[in-house]
Amino acid sequence: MSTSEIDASVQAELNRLRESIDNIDAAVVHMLAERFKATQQVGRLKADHQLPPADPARETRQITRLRQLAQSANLDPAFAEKLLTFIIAEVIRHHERIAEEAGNGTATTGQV
Ligand SMILES: O=C(O)C(=O)C[C@]1(C(=O)O)C=C[C@@H](O)C=C1
Repeated sequence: MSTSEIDASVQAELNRLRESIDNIDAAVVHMLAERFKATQQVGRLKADHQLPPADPARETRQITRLRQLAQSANLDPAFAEKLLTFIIAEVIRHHERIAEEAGNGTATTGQV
């Protein structure tokens, strides 16, 4: 069935839902941009004070909290954890780059 064959009321419902999805996607982009603005500042703070880019204990707390939030929001906790882990991995890459540019590339966990 081509798009032109879809019943007008179905098409209207699809358009309405897609508008909502587009708004949510825009909000996600803006929220992520704000999060990365904050983490860039954390990266500079850490580089300035020779702190390691990653903080595994903090990540464990974040994952526990996000999984609980996901559960109460009827979102798959495994998906929430995967998403957070993906975002944090990117943040750690940014932190490492900032540390390198500051001339103090450090080990990811700070462990020796
Ligand atoms: O809280 C920090 O120390 C951060 O660097 C931020 C952040 C995050 O993106 O939430 C990133 C890396 C750390 O391993 C933990 C958390």
